[in-house]
Amino acid sequence: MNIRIGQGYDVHAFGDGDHVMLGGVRVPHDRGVVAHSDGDVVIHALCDAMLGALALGDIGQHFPPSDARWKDADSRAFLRHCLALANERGWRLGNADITVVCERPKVGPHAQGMRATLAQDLQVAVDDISIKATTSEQLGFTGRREGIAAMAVCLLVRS
Ligand SMILES: Nc1ccn([C@@H]2O[C@H](COP(=O)(O)O)[C@@H](O)[C@H]2O)c(=O)n1
Ligand SMILES: C[C@@]1(CO)OP(=O)(O)OP(=O)(O)OC[C@H]1O
Repeated sequence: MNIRIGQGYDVHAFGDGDHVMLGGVRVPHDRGVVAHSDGDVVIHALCDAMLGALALGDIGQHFPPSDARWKDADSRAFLRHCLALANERGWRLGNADITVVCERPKVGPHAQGMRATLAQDLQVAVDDISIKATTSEQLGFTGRREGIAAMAVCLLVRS
């Protein structure tokens, strides 16, 4: 097989703070997120998608929340590590498609910055990275603004 598909999902609760990290971009918000690392749900979902495509477990197995090294870590390092794992095995990213679920912050104004940042870390063109967003129409934990979720799908192709 010359392609492998993977999917990932992540959630973080909102907590004290004045911004959220999304796709490596600092997005101003009236809340932060509760997390061991910088709590970037976009990158965490994308890491899990890539690890899933490689059948290499999940992000918590590679970067345990019990490990002080990952306290407040920049999640972009996790993403670059996942790419290295793929490259070592003869794979590169084909494309990735991500959906962020929250009422606020508005993701749209930051989507281009997120695409550029992720494309740089994953060594692909900006057109290979898609960022979408939706509210959940005020339903559920995202609808009550208790937290933020992201889903990611990626395709790996033979280098
Ligand atoms: N956090 C969000 C949520 C949504 N958007 C954009 O608004 C559009 C409408 O959202 P609905 O949930 O009402 O369908 C959506 O398609 C996104 O373009 C956003 O930027 N940030
Ligand atoms: C990223 C890690 C790093 O310790 O911790 P969190 O920032 O809490 O994020 P989560 O999405 O729960 O993934 C688990 C961990 O790998």
